Amino acid sequence: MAFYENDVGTLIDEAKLQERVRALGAEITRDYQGKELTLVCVLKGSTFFAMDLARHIDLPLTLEFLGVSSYQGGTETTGEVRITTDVSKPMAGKHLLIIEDIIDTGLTMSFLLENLRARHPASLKLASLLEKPARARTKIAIDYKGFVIDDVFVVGYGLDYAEKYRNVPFIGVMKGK
Ligand SMILES: O=P(O)(O)OC[C@H]1O[C@H](OP(=O)(O)OP(=O)(O)O)[C@H](O)[C@@H]1O
Ligand SMILES: Nc1nc2[nH]cnc2c(=O)[nH]1
Repeated sequence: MAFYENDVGTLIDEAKLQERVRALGAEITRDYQGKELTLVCVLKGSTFFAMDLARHIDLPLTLEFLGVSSYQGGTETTGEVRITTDVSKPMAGKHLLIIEDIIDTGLTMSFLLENLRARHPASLKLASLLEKPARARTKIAIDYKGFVIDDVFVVGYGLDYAEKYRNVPFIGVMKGK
Protein backbone atom coordinates (compact mmCIF):
# COMPACT_ATOMS: atom_id res chain seq x y z
CA MET A 1 0.00 0.00 0.00
CA ALA A 2 1.40 3.42 -1.00
CA PHE A 3 2.26 5.86 1.82
CA TYR A 4 -0.45 8.34 0.80
CA GLU A 5 -3.44 6.04 0.31
CA ASN A 6 -5.11 6.82 3.65
CA ASP A 7 -4.77 10.57 3.12
CA VAL A 8 -5.21 11.26 -0.60
CA GLY A 9 -8.03 10.48 -3.06
CA THR A 10 -7.65 10.68 -6.85
CA LEU A 11 -8.93 13.68 -8.78
CA ILE A 12 -7.00 13.37 -12.07
CA ASP A 13 -5.27 10.05 -12.69
CA GLU A 14 -1.83 9.51 -14.23
CA ALA A 15 -3.10 8.45 -17.67
CA LYS A 16 -5.27 11.55 -18.02
CA LEU A 17 -2.41 13.78 -16.87
CA GLN A 18 0.06 12.29 -19.32
CA GLU A 19 -2.38 12.50 -22.24
CA ARG A 20 -3.04 16.21 -21.57
CA VAL A 21 0.66 17.02 -21.04
CA ARG A 22 1.50 15.34 -24.34
CA ALA A 23 -1.17 17.41 -26.17
CA LEU A 24 0.09 20.65 -24.61
CA GLY A 25 3.65 19.76 -25.64
CA ALA A 26 2.52 19.25 -29.24
CA GLU A 27 0.70 22.60 -29.24
CA ILE A 28 3.75 24.44 -27.85
CA THR A 29 5.99 22.69 -30.41
CA ARG A 30 3.79 24.05 -33.24
CA ASP A 31 3.57 27.58 -31.80
CA TYR A 32 7.30 28.09 -31.17
CA GLN A 33 8.69 26.81 -34.48
CA GLY A 34 11.78 28.83 -35.44
CA LYS A 35 11.98 30.55 -32.04
CA GLU A 36 14.43 30.03 -29.19
CA LEU A 37 12.25 28.97 -26.29
CA THR A 38 13.04 29.44 -22.60
CA LEU A 39 10.89 27.56 -20.08
CA VAL A 40 10.68 29.41 -16.77
CA CYS A 41 9.70 26.69 -14.28
CA VAL A 42 8.15 28.04 -11.09
CA LEU A 43 9.56 26.22 -8.05
CA LYS A 44 8.66 24.10 -6.40
CA GLY A 45 5.19 23.01 -7.48
CA SER A 46 5.62 23.02 -11.27
CA THR A 47 8.67 20.76 -11.44
CA PHE A 48 6.95 17.45 -12.22
CA PHE A 49 4.68 19.05 -14.84
CA ALA A 50 7.55 21.07 -16.33
CA MET A 51 9.88 18.08 -16.75
CA ASP A 52 7.15 15.95 -18.35
CA LEU A 53 6.07 18.83 -20.59
CA ALA A 54 9.66 19.59 -21.67
CA ARG A 55 10.00 15.99 -22.87
CA HIS A 56 7.00 16.52 -25.14
CA ILE A 57 8.26 19.76 -26.69
CA ASP A 58 10.12 18.82 -29.84
CA LEU A 59 12.32 21.94 -30.00
CA PRO A 60 15.69 22.99 -28.62
CA LEU A 61 14.95 24.86 -25.40
CA THR A 62 16.54 26.36 -22.31
CA LEU A 63 15.38 25.65 -18.76
CA GLU A 64 15.31 28.31 -16.08
CA PHE A 65 13.98 27.97 -12.53
CA LEU A 66 12.33 30.68 -10.50
CA GLY A 67 11.33 30.06 -6.89
CA VAL A 68 8.34 31.83 -5.39
CA SER A 69 6.41 31.09 -2.26
CA SER A 70 3.27 32.47 -0.71
CA TYR A 71 1.44 29.53 0.89
CA GLN A 72 4.13 28.70 3.44
CA GLY A 73 2.83 25.30 4.39
CA GLY A 74 -0.91 25.94 4.67
CA THR A 75 -3.95 25.76 2.41
CA GLU A 76 -4.49 29.54 2.28
CA THR A 77 -2.26 32.12 0.59
CA THR A 78 -0.46 34.57 2.86
CA GLY A 79 -1.03 37.12 0.10
CA GLU A 80 2.67 37.96 0.22
CA VAL A 81 4.63 36.55 -2.72
CA ARG A 82 8.38 36.21 -2.27
CA ILE A 83 11.06 35.26 -4.80
CA THR A 84 13.11 32.55 -3.09
CA THR A 85 15.40 31.69 -6.06
CA ASP A 86 15.94 33.82 -9.14
CA VAL A 87 16.68 32.72 -12.74
CA SER A 88 20.32 32.27 -13.72
CA LYS A 89 20.51 34.61 -16.75
CA PRO A 90 19.12 37.94 -17.98
CA MET A 91 15.67 37.43 -19.53
CA ALA A 92 15.76 40.43 -21.91
CA GLY A 93 14.98 39.53 -25.54
CA LYS A 94 14.04 35.91 -24.78
CA HIS A 95 10.84 34.03 -25.62
CA LEU A 96 9.68 33.07 -22.13
CA LEU A 97 7.08 30.44 -21.36
CA ILE A 98 6.26 30.31 -17.64
CA ILE A 99 5.43 26.81 -16.42
CA GLU A 100 3.16 26.74 -13.38
CA ASP A 101 1.24 23.98 -11.62
CA ILE A 102 -1.82 25.94 -10.51
CA ILE A 103 -3.45 29.34 -10.80
CA ASP A 104 -5.64 29.64 -7.70
CA THR A 105 -6.14 33.21 -6.40
CA GLY A 106 -3.82 34.36 -9.21
CA LEU A 107 -1.74 36.45 -6.79
CA THR A 108 1.48 34.52 -7.45
CA MET A 109 1.15 34.78 -11.22
CA SER A 110 0.09 38.40 -11.19
CA PHE A 111 3.30 39.18 -9.28
CA LEU A 112 5.43 36.99 -11.55
CA LEU A 113 4.04 38.34 -14.82
CA GLU A 114 4.74 41.89 -13.71
CA ASN A 115 8.21 40.94 -12.49
CA LEU A 116 9.17 39.15 -15.72
CA ARG A 117 7.59 41.75 -18.01
CA ALA A 118 9.82 44.37 -16.39
CA ARG A 119 12.86 42.39 -17.63
CA HIS A 120 11.82 43.05 -21.28
CA PRO A 121 11.50 39.55 -22.77
CA ALA A 122 10.76 39.20 -26.52
CA SER A 123 7.53 37.41 -25.54
CA LEU A 124 5.90 36.14 -22.37
CA LYS A 125 3.32 33.35 -22.22
CA LEU A 126 1.96 31.05 -19.52
CA ALA A 127 1.33 27.32 -19.29
CA SER A 128 -0.51 26.11 -16.18
CA LEU A 129 -1.53 22.54 -15.50
CA LEU A 130 -4.48 23.58 -13.33
CA GLU A 131 -6.81 26.53 -12.94
CA LYS A 132 -9.17 27.00 -9.99
CA PRO A 133 -11.47 29.83 -11.13
CA ALA A 134 -13.72 29.76 -8.04
CA ARG A 135 -11.02 31.43 -5.94
CA ALA A 136 -9.60 33.88 -8.52
CA ARG A 137 -8.91 37.31 -7.08
CA THR A 138 -7.44 38.61 -10.32
CA LYS A 139 -7.91 37.52 -13.95
CA ILE A 140 -4.93 35.63 -15.37
CA ALA A 141 -4.92 34.62 -19.05
CA ILE A 142 -3.50 31.09 -19.40
CA ASP A 143 -2.13 30.39 -22.89
CA TYR A 144 -1.73 26.63 -22.36
CA LYS A 145 -4.09 25.15 -19.78
CA GLY A 146 -4.27 21.55 -18.58
CA PHE A 147 -7.46 21.26 -16.52
CA VAL A 148 -10.01 23.48 -14.80
CA ILE A 149 -10.77 22.19 -11.29
CA ASP A 150 -13.34 22.92 -8.56
CA ASP A 151 -12.59 24.68 -5.30
CA VAL A 152 -10.64 21.88 -3.60
CA PHE A 153 -7.09 21.88 -2.20
CA VAL A 154 -5.13 19.52 -4.43
CA VAL A 155 -1.85 17.69 -3.90
CA GLY A 156 0.43 15.46 -5.94
CA TYR A 157 2.34 15.73 -9.21
CA GLY A 158 4.43 18.50 -7.62
CA LEU A 159 1.77 20.08 -5.41
CA ASP A 160 2.29 19.87 -1.65
CA TYR A 161 0.54 20.06 1.66
CA ALA A 162 3.08 21.32 4.22
CA GLU A 163 5.83 20.24 1.77
CA LYS A 164 4.55 16.66 1.62
CA TYR A 165 2.77 14.65 -1.09
CA ARG A 166 4.61 16.27 -4.04
CA ASN A 167 5.66 12.78 -5.18
CA VAL A 168 2.12 11.39 -5.31
CA PRO A 169 1.97 10.44 -9.02
CA PHE A 170 -1.47 11.92 -9.77
CA ILE A 171 -3.52 15.00 -8.82
CA GLY A 172 -5.29 14.14 -5.59
CA VAL A 173 -7.39 15.68 -2.86
CA MET A 174 -6.64 15.50 0.84
CA LYS A 175 -9.25 13.33 2.52
CA GLY A 176 -11.06 15.24 5.28
CA LYS A 177 -9.71 18.72 4.35
O1 LIG B 1 -2.74 31.54 -7.47
P1 LIG B 1 -2.16 31.49 -6.09
O2 LIG B 1 -3.27 31.54 -5.04
O3 LIG B 1 -1.12 32.52 -5.83
O4 LIG B 1 -1.53 30.04 -5.87
C1 LIG B 1 -0.68 29.42 -6.78
C2 LIG B 1 0.70 29.18 -6.24
O5 LIG B 1 0.65 28.47 -5.01
C3 LIG B 1 1.57 27.39 -5.04
O6 LIG B 1 2.85 27.79 -4.64
P2 LIG B 1 3.38 27.83 -3.12
O7 LIG B 1 3.41 29.23 -2.64
O8 LIG B 1 2.59 26.83 -2.32
O9 LIG B 1 4.89 27.33 -3.30
P3 LIG B 1 5.43 25.91 -3.84
O10 LIG B 1 5.20 25.88 -5.36
O11 LIG B 1 6.88 25.92 -3.50
O12 LIG B 1 4.66 24.81 -3.15
C4 LIG B 1 1.56 27.00 -6.51
O13 LIG B 1 2.72 26.27 -6.85
C5 LIG B 1 1.49 28.33 -7.20
O14 LIG B 1 2.78 28.90 -7.41
N1 LIG C 1 -0.89 22.11 -3.00
C1 LIG C 1 -1.61 23.14 -3.41
N2 LIG C 1 -1.05 24.35 -3.52
C2 LIG C 1 -1.85 25.35 -3.94
N3 LIG C 1 -1.56 26.64 -4.12
C3 LIG C 1 -2.67 27.23 -4.54
N4 LIG C 1 -3.69 26.37 -4.61
C4 LIG C 1 -3.20 25.18 -4.24
C5 LIG C 1 -3.79 23.88 -4.11
O1 LIG C 1 -4.98 23.60 -4.35
N5 LIG C 1 -2.93 22.90 -3.69
